[in-house]
Amino acid sequence: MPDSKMDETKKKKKKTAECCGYPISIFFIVVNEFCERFSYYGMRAVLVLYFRYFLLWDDDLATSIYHAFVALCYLTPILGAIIADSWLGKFKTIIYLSIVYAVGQVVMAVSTIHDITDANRDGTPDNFTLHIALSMLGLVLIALGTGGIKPCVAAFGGDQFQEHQSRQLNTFFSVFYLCINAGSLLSTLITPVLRAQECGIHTQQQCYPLAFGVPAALMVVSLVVFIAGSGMYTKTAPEGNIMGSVCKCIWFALNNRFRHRSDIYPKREHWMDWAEEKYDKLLIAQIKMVLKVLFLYIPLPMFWTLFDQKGSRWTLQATTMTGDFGGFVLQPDQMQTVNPILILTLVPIMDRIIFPLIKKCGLNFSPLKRMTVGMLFAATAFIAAALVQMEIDKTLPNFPSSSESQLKVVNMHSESLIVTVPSQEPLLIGSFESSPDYITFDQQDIRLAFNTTPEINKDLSLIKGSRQTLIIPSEPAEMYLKEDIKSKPKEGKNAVRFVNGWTAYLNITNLESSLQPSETSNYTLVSQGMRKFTLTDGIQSCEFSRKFGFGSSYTFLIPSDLFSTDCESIKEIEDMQPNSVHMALQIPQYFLITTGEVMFSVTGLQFSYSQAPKNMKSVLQAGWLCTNAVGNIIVLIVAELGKLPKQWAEYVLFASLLVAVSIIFSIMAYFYTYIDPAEIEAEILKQQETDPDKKKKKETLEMEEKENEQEIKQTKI
Ligand SMILES: CC(C)C[C@H](NC(=O)[C@@H](N)Cc1ccccc1)C(=O)O
Repeated sequence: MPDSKMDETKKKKKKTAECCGYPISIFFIVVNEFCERFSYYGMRAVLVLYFRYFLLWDDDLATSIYHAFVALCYLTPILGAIIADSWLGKFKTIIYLSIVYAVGQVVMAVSTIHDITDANRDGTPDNFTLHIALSMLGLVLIALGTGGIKPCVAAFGGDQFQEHQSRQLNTFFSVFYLCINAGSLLSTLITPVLRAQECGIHTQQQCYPLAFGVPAALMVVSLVVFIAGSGMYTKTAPEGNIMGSVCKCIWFALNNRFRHRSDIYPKREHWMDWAEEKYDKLLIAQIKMVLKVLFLYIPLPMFWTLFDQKGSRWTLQATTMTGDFGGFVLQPDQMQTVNPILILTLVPIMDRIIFPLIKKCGLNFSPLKRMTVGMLFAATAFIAAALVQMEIDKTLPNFPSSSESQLKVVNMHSESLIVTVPSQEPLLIGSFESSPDYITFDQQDIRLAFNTTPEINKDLSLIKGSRQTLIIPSEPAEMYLKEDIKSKPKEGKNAVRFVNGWTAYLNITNLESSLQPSETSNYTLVSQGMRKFTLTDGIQSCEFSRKFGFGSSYTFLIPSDLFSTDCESIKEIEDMQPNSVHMALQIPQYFLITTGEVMFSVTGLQFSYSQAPKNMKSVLQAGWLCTNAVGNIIVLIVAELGKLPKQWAEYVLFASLLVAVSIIFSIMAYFYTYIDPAEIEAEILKQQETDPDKKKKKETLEMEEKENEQEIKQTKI
């Protein structure tokens, strides 16, 4: 940095106003971060539902696009960092990319207004292509904005502190993390409620425009707050294309090392020292600092691989558990809010009690040690998850393997039946009853015999890996097979279906179509709690209510005396018992992973800032965020490839991998020496001032290069 520029920065630093030892400007930065994270997590909370129920995409497409979006959000930080450090500076980069971000959020909110294409006013959009195009454009802008500003905001916050404020600087990163989690917690609670409202001009629909509109508004507020602090910030100027210089310098050092590979040349301390002939000592020293930290980052994605499974595997685990807490009922996906809640309590506890206590005990709990311990906490969290999974497995139905098939028999006939099943004792099935449980067969083709007059023999071809029910209607000869669900219903819901034993067609609330006599409906999913079904044949009707738990499946048998008993004679067959392991059992694993997050993530944020040279702070923040992107990509790959037969075994495998990685990391950390980049930079600048030869050497080399180039040109002519 030219001296005049450095003086300018120093002068500006002196002027910063303080409150309780902190620069006042950071108030604007933390409020900005709170609003931005509210905007990001709020939008993310309803995104999959928007894909699924507004754009009507299937589950697979909706989740793939969602994950691709999240991965993009953690890849774009590198772009933002390059723009900030090489071209616009952090302040302008944050402003410009926040505008892109806010526009993206507005476009996204507009794409959810069904009225814009609902010409026939039937409540569904007429032109899905327009809605898809708008939402994809919105998401790309959001990813560019949120990812682009992410490394700049943290580093810009750090820039506000002066040398004597190093204690406050560490507290700043903790407060910054608290704001992230306060914003995300509030928005993940609020936006789903907004979505559940009904709104619209012509027809009332789920209010996605409000659910996306509020995050858009918060992003605008975030930008306004950031601009409001404009006069108070310490703004470090960018120093030209620093990334270009870094790449050229590394390339030159590698080439030069290769050209001088013979033993006759004296060895140099570091391979980057081979760039000394052409590049400034300061730049070489800065690159060494960055490379040292980036090398240390190599094992880190494994932490995020485990951490990010909170949102996928752990939420799926919660769908096989019960969330009835007496006074309130927690849905499986709401369990994730435990993470930000714990962050809000654990960060102050760690900062105020645990870390000072460790220091008082005379232990040196250095940042890299904290990060290693953080990793071990995350590994223990997965062991806890495996133990919970084992408990759940004990309560799960015995689903068929891919080579087995399962069968249940439901008797809607007016008399009991004796069914002879291959390699089983004959089954006695009462009228309006079913066989006690599913019978498992290794073979696909089976023959059943029924004691009716005349006796019926039925050949069945079962589906491998499936569960089926054989429905014997009032006229047994017309028996038929119906396929059953073979896994727990999604999102902790309950799967219900009806077999119509009434003599006429029936309309039942929640079912897609009316049910013919003897017909069995498809499954319909109902949420936990009291659910009411109205049954009508067009003339008579009755109501049937039942309280549901989580993750059960029932077949309801409708008898011929339905209306005379006012629906009370409806019989239920439990195909899958409700979940019995309580979601509270997940709290220990959330506690462990969040403790790990506080030690690993908050410390990593501070470490990335403190070990970066002044002109590469955003680049190192981006490198730090990239470890998260790589971790997410590993989750996607492992989810596709490594399907272990038992979920608990997969959790143990991940925990073991992270323990192995943390051992490697601790060895790497042992050899890492903490530096004060500002001190090193100042020392080199001082040395350069007292080394008049250096400038001359560089000029000679440049002239030699120019001459060489001219020679080459002339020989070409
Ligand atoms: C982990 C990210 C790289 C950093 C940070 N995230 C968090 O702090 C999470 N604890 C937030 C969260 C909120 C709701 C549900 C799960 C996680 C960030 O977003 O910057």
